[in-house]
Amino acid sequence: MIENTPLEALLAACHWIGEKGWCPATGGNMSVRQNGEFCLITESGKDKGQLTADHFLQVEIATNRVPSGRTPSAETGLHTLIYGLLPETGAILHTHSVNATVLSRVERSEGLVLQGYEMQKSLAGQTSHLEQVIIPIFDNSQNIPSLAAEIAEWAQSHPLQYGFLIRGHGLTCWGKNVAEARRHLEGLEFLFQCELQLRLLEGK
Ligand SMILES: CSCCC(=O)C(=O)COP(=O)(O)O
Ligand SMILES: [Zn+2]
Repeated sequence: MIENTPLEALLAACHWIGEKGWCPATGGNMSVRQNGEFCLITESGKDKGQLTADHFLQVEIATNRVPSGRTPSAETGLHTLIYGLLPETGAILHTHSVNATVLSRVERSEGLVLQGYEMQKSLAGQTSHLEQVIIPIFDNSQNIPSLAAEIAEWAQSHPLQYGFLIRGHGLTCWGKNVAEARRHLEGLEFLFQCELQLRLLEGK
């Protein structure tokens, strides 16, 4: 399929994520920014590997209002939070891979430190394996407005970049466009797998 529009690129990303097995059952949600006011986000409860363009709903970023009246992702409030806080963000991918789910539980602190990996350079602006990349981890909650408020407060004193983990739940990551969000997702998933294997081998 030729990807002419951001929505077509996002749809292709959703199918790729499905093939990777990173969104089992109806897990995950994905969105793309339309402009300063609106984004398109996946409809709630669908298999994200089998979506068509009709499964993307327009949402107003500032209010979470859905002009169509249909039901967008239960985690819409996390996407609109990121679009509101980071105006340069063009696409957001939320996945439920085994590695992200397990690692976010094994790591009990508030952040996963990635250091020593060449693949850190898959993340925009990273130029060396010697740097530390810290992916924050927030405890899971069924109350999305409260989780969004917690992340917003955290972001007041920390740089919010690449993505965050939700403990026992999954990864939410983003980029300036769909291609960059895909690259960040693939890079972070690789780094999570390395980190898990390292901890298993080292018995940590
Ligand atoms: C079995 S998926 C549980 C809900 C969730 O975490 C998720 O990512 C999918 O929710 P949505 O409303 O976006 O389909
Ligand atoms: Zn989820």
